Amino acid sequence: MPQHRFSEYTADEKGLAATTGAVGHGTGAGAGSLGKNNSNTNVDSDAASDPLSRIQIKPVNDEDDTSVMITFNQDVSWFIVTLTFVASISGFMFGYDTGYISSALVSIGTDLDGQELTYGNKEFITAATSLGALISAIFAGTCADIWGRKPCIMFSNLLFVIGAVLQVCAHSFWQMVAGRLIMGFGVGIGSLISPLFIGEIAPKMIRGRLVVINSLCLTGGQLVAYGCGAGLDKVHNGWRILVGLSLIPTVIQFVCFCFLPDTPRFYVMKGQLERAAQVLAKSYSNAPAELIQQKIIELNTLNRVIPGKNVGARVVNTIKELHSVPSNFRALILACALQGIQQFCGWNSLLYFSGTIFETVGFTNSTAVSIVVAGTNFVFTLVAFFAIDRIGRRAILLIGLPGMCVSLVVCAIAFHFMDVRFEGGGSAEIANGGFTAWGIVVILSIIMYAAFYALGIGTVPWQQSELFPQAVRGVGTSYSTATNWAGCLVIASTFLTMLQNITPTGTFAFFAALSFVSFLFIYFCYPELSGLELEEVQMILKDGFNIKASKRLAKKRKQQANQMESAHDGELNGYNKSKPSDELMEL
Ligand SMILES: O[C@H]1[C@H](O)[C@@H](O)[C@H](O)[C@@H](O)[C@H]1O
Repeated sequence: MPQHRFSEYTADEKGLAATTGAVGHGTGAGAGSLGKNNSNTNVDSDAASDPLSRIQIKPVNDEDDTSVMITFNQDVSWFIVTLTFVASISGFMFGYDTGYISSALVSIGTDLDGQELTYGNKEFITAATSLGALISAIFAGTCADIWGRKPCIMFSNLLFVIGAVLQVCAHSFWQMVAGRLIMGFGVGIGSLISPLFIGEIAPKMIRGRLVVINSLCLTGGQLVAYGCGAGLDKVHNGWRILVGLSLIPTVIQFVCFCFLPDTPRFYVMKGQLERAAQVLAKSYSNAPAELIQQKIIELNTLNRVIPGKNVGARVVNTIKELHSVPSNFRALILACALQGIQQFCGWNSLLYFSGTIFETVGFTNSTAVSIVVAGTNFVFTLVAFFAIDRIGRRAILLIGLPGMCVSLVVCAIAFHFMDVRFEGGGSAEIANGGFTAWGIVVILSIIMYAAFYALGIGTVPWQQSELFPQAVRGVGTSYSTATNWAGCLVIASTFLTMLQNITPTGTFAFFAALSFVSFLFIYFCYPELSGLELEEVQMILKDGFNIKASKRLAKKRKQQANQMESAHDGELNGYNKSKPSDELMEL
């Protein structure tokens, strides 16, 4: 890791406040083209004629010994919003494609090979997408570093189209499985790259929220799939329409990306600094060109190019660096653990089998209740959207996990009193049959569980890309996304067996225990990263998980942002424009 000595300056023109890092030994490629404006020299000289004339640079000893990066203090631009929403279509595809299958399986009837699907067939069709996603997630990060984020998303669009067409035309079981598998390849790529893409273009103070837009599209996609599934339930060949509908968003995303760029950080990685500057300038339209150049220099200086004679050697070295550099390895532990926790707390089993569970506890309209559960997931992802940057990632995890634990314990107790037994083939036997008060407790506790899940662990793990430095971000997020899909496969394929063998009470108690252990893990190991620049996260993970330091720094960055904002408001109101924050005046 290069050591950085940072300094900072304030720019009070045009509503901009900035702090810049006069960074140490960078090895980034291509600094030359923009490199003339070295961050320390350019700004101090020609003070009178420069639009950034009041910028001053002096070393600052950040009390946390962490970096202070250039920050663009302006409202999020339409360009960034557009990029975010277009990338989030991948999230929608992820949600829709994993969501529609439960309704489709019910209405397929004898449409494949002229016979009813067996229980095993259904499991196979469902699992094919998760398997495909697992396989492609392993490679997607590396591909994104080699060819770019945008080309990979566009490639996933092609896979979605091929997969959907194969399914729509399927008359045999194996064609359906092939379609689901290929679609799964697309889902895996999209699930990794979309949050990574958004994380790289987002301004730091709202990065959490912009990445959550992808999660909102995901849970929204699941909800839409459930809704459409219920609507097309009785329609002849309705399941083909259900699959066919998935073509619309993917085509829209492909067309939009024909006109949109990749992320500035990717261009910097490839040494295309002019291109990176253009994208940054579009993203921060109020920022003077000088400041954009400063930021590019900063990113470029921090951009470590991993050595290697060819692509293969570089990939191997990247993997080595991911494991051997302590801050990278800590990032890897956190990213994989969060994704593992997300899956092993059992949510997807509940989502996929909620219909079966609700029928078991006596609800005749189980589809409607499933829609309520998926709806709760969506609504509380929206709550996470508002909380993730303000309250912070760590805080919402520490609220969500105990809430899940309590809900699951209540659910386990309710099942105990219902005395439900699940038999082979997904059917159930209830000793105290019929619809009982305990049935209502089960449903309410599952809805509560969904709310706490969506608020924290359903959403935060997808912030994974912020944990890794640029050089290992692709490979690191591949590991964690693959962990997610592997966990999804394991849990979804063992859930019914668990219900049969250790009873529903045992199953839910098991998930409750995992939620509790996960809470402890988050409490001791997961630092607060809201408001930090992507490049600052490594300083936090440098010599430990540094929870206290991370909380202090996140708080400080929020205060700085608020002060910048009020300085900017003052400017708009004609008051003393740019009273810099105390820290910024520390010159
Ligand atoms: O974050 C998402 C979301 O919580 C979905 O509801 C779930 O199905 C996915 O597995 C998960 O990754």
